Amino acid sequence: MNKILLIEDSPMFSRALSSGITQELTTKVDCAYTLSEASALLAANHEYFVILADLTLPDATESDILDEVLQWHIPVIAMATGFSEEKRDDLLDRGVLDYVIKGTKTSFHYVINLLHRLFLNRFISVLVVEDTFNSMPFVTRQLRHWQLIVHEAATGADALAILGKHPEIKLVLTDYHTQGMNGTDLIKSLREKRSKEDLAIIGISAINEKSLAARFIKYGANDFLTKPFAPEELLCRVNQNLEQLELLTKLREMTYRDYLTQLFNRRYLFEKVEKQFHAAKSAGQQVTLCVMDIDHFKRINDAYGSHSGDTILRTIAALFAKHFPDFITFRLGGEEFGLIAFNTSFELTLNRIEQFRTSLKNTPMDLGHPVYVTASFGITDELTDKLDDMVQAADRLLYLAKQQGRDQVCSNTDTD
Ligand SMILES: Nc1nc2c(ncn2[C@@H]2O[C@H](COP(=O)(O)OP(=O)(O)OP(=O)(O)O)[C@@H](O)[C@H]2O)c(=O)[nH]1
Repeated sequence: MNKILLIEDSPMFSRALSSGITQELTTKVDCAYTLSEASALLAANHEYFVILADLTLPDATESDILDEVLQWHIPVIAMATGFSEEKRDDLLDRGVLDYVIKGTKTSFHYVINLLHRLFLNRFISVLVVEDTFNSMPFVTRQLRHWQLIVHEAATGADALAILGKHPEIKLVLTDYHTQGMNGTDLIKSLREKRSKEDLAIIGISAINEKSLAARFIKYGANDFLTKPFAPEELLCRVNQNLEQLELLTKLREMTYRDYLTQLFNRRYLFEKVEKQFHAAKSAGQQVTLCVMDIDHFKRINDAYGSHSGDTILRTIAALFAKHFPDFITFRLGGEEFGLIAFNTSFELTLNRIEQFRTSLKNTPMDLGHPVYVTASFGITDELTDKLDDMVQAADRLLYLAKQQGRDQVCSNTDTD
């Protein structure tokens, strides 16, 4: 269900657009140059996710094109050569998802962004809290049309219950006039549970409720809309809010990743894994922590330069993560890495570390010519009060491995 049907009679535009879509969205595009080709493809394949339809084709009128593509109940994006209010109204009334004015410099990017948004929307849940004036079916219909997963609540209490049951909901649209609880009270209750960075809320007010928009924002809404609004305005606001949340999630993820290797960093270890560590301890689970340090890394930097040193750090990080996909792998800093394994036998983990040590020393690092490196390891399963104490214990064992000649694993069972 990821394929796109592109109906466009200009081979040049068709080629440029389909290759742009394939590159940006890694999805397949079927190209039709006439309406009859498009009809044949549609009849043979009902799995299209979206249809991009040029409204000027050699073998059909605009109306015929729309009749044909809209009958399949697949979202349609129309590509028109010019814009007029009547045309826009007609296209939206007939059920076209959106329209793009062809030939402008930005139209190409607009289509790609639109498709990207539609792809993502299929996995995003939103909640619409229905107002007493019944304008929400329009909102719900539009959002579903835009491929979002839409939940509906009739009252404020319903909304809270649905949110409790569906923590994956990312956006709430609420009118002020909800039954049993007004919109601002609902927002207040929602904010006690979910932050602005985690759940976007758009309040909807009527044109004669001038101060309400400001109150919505004060109570914790991210945005507001004033009725009546055009479908485009609704969708722009929804998209903008979802994009902001996605950006924040990305930023948050970045703060937990090491910039060079993309492994988790120290901050992730002590903010996120620490909690898992205490939970595992309380549940009586086995916890194994291992630190690894590349041997004589300074010599590598000195011999080949720090750029090559970085390449080796990235390569080793990738090998390490690939070898232990079931464990949490991280970079502690410099040339020191680590892993933590929950609920796994210590002996098995130890064996896998030994295997990794051997495989690493036999793997050529590609610096234009092969370079071989070794690493030393400290591993412990002795539980401590804090995670940091366990890291330090593993570090002491690592130091021992270095002292004993490097390229080896020292475990707490060796010193028992
Ligand atoms: N290229 C590169 N080098 C780094 C990075 N972080 C730390 N280093 C270098 O890693 C080297 C670590 O050197 P040492 O602490 O003396 O350890 P070593 O040479 O690996 O020796 P042993 O650990 O005793 O085997 C230093 O030269 C640091 O500059 C990095 O992000 N990139």
